[in-house]
Amino acid sequence: MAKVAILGAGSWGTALAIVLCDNGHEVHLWGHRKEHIEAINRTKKNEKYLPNVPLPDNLTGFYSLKDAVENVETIVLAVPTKAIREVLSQLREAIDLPVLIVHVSKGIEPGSLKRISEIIEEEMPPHLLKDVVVLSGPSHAEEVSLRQPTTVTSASKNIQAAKFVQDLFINRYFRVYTNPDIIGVEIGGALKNIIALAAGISDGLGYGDNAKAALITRGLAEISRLGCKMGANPLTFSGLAGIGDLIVTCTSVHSRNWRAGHLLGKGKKLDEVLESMGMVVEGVRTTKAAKQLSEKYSVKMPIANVLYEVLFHEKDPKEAVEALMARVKTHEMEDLVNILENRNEEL
Ligand SMILES: NC(=O)C1=CN([C@@H]2O[C@H](COP(=O)(O)OP(=O)(O)OC[C@H]3O[C@@H](n4cnc5c(N)ncnc54)[C@H](OP(=O)(O)O)[C@@H]3O)[C@@H](O)[C@H]2O)C=CC1
Ligand SMILES: O=C(CO)COP(=O)(O)O
Repeated sequence: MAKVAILGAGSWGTALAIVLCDNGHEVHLWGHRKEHIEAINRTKKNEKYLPNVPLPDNLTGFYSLKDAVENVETIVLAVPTKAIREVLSQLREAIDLPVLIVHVSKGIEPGSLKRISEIIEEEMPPHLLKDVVVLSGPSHAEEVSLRQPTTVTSASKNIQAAKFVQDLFINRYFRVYTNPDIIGVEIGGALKNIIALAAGISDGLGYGDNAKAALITRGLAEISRLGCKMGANPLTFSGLAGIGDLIVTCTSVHSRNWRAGHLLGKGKKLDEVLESMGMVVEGVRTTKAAKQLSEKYSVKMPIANVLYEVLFHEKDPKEAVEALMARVKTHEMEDLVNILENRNEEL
């Protein structure tokens, strides 16, 4: 059995701690707020993030990062994207021996446009980093913590590391696959949040299932277009970290991104929506990154771009939908048609 430290005592860190405890591992759940960790240890509950779910006995909360990671070789990084660099800077001061980092965050950093695994490789000195693995897929903490059937994928440049993480987490309700395509898995996990915000807006405006299916399908088209330009395997987007996560996030009431979008569609302002959520809504920052990425790679991302206008330039959500519907007519498989036309010209 392994000793694992989970950094981030929010919804996802806590749900994954339950999975690892069920698998018999010794789990150290680290959080940066002393009173929160003390309450977790005292009540064996995480009242703020997963109320009503009893926590297992072999889960211990830690406030000192140094104590949490002592003699631990596997670290699960479960904080929001905007906190990743800060937590890694504390981690590299707290360890002497190399660790395997499993990250579970779904975002891209605006400005640098880095994926999380790239940030980890940048922040951790090589002598302190064994490997980086991302664990991602359709998996709401609320359901995992109730031990409801869930599937995810473990991806790494080093397939042996991905398999190690598969073995660590897999059990009768949490099924873990492996995938060597870390780029595709990270891009799919981050960008589906943008489409979920848009799906929430559509539902908030009162549009129906046709509109939602359109957003999911055309959303997947723009995620795949960008992902492939960034080096992902196109097949990853028809897997758990692609269409799988897109479906769950666009259709589940558990999704913070969908819920935030829903409130925006009902006419609430972004600031008040984010304030009322009390949990991270990753899609907001990632929309900024997606706009920058679509420009950098010259990839058309109409949904991400119009959402950017809604979030940051107060574009009316209804007008945003009208703008999407009124785009210049095009082929559904635009890129494929271009490829085929070029090929015919060459023949
Ligand atoms: N929830 C889910 O179902 C899933 C979430 N994810 C991803 O996991 C990541 C984490 O999300 P989730 O757990 O849901 O988020 P939550 O908002 O539920 O919790 C975030 C946690 O991170 C802590 N935190 C924030 N900033 C820092 C910091 N600088 N140092 C230390 N801790 C910090 C928060 O502390 P505080 O309480 O003080 O704010 C809180 O405990 C996100 O990228 C999300 O997309 C992936 C799959 C499923
Ligand atoms: O990534 C998730 C489910 O797979 C969680 O999505 P939200 O952050 O929208 O709740």
